[in-house]
Amino acid sequence: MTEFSLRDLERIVAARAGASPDESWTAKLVAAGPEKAARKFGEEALETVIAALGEDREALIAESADLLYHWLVLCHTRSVTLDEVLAELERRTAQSGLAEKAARDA
Ligand SMILES: N=c1c2ncn([C@@H]3O[C@H](COP(=O)(O)OP(=O)(O)OP(=O)(O)O)[C@@H](O)[C@H]3O)c2ncn1[C@@H]1O[C@H](COP(=O)(O)O)[C@@H](O)[C@H]1O
Repeated sequence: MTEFSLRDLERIVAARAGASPDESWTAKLVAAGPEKAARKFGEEALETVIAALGEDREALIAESADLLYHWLVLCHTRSVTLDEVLAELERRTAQSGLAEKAARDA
């Protein structure tokens, strides 16, 4: 199992956002603003759907990676952090009471 996490990628996105747009795709997207980042995210979402419906496992993995990366870039352009999204997911999980059950069953 890989040790790499979305937190690691979020840190990389934040660091590369300030680089030169000539040398960094992240910097280019961030400089273009949320509309461009949202459009790219939408394209990647569609490509992920196509990969899933096409039952192409390798394509689904690749498109999912593109999707998550572009989602982090999009959130960065709106100053939304991964931690805030995880906190929202945690709140929902706490409401359902399933976190304790998952921990017990683990
Ligand atoms: N995970 C990614 C990642 N996934 C996809 N991409 C880039 O996303 C771009 C999207 O590809 P497309 O073919 O859809 O884009 P395009 O057609 O060239 O662009 P448009 O014409 O649509 O504007 C490509 O340039 C990919 O390289 C990524 N670029 C960067 N990262 C991560 O970000 C880090 C920093 O990258 P840079 O910012 O480029 O230094 C990398 O080390 C990676 O960890």
